[in-house]
Amino acid sequence: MAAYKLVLTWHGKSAWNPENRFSSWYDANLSLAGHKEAKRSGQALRDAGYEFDICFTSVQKRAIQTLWTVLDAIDQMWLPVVRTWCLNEQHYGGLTGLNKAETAAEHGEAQVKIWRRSYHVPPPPMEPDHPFYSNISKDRRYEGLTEDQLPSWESLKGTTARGLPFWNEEIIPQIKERQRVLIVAHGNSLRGIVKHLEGLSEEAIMELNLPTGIPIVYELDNNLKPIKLMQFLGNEETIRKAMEAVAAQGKVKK
Ligand SMILES: O=C(O)[C@@H](COP(=O)(O)O)OP(=O)(O)O
Repeated sequence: MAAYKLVLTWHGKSAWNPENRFSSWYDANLSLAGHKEAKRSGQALRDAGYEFDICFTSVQKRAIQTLWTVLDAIDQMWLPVVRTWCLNEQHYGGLTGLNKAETAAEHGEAQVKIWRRSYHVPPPPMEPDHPFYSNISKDRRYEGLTEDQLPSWESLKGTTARGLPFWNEEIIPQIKERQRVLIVAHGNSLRGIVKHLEGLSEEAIMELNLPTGIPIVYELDNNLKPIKLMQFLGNEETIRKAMEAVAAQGKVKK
């Protein structure tokens, strides 16, 4: 018997996905296709009768816009929402804004997979002359962060190092209070949570691509350990295609 249920959702495709760019901390909008994915997520949750008590998201609008759309579809727009930079996407440093397929052509698909999916290996740093340095690092929403907190690049380990304290201090107490939690965030901030929840090895997390815009349901025991594998709310074929599309972003275009 599950003691708790938790729903995670990766936002729908952003405006930078069709251009296949590393979005990272750049605040790309949700695209029309992403909006449709978000609506589909919300409808799947509505059809399955989901109700929530509190929502968590990042301070990036592709996640926030997805959350709004999901909440609208389930008619629960009144719910409290906590936005935090701790759930932001992995900071891809110097890769931010680059085309993933072109980066694979230049550095090799294996290297791009390491940058995108490894736990320890960070991307190259974002230097002050990077075209998006000021856009990101000088953004008012990050004013309150200390120099140590504000990244210029990070590995998944770094992403998890900010996500996990937030998980432990802010999200777990809500779950334990029997608040039904919905988290809408990003591919890698969610992979960090999944790694922690499932106790995945560094090799296993390297192979994990989540689907965009599909609710992921965890049933947890009293110790917050999953009692079974993550369940996706959606059509199997759509989910498979969504995961493959994410993995294919880092391949050289033929
Ligand atoms: O930064 C990005 O490009 C994507 C994830 O990219 P990959 O790790 O899948 O390359 O972030 P998101 O769309 O989740 O905010």
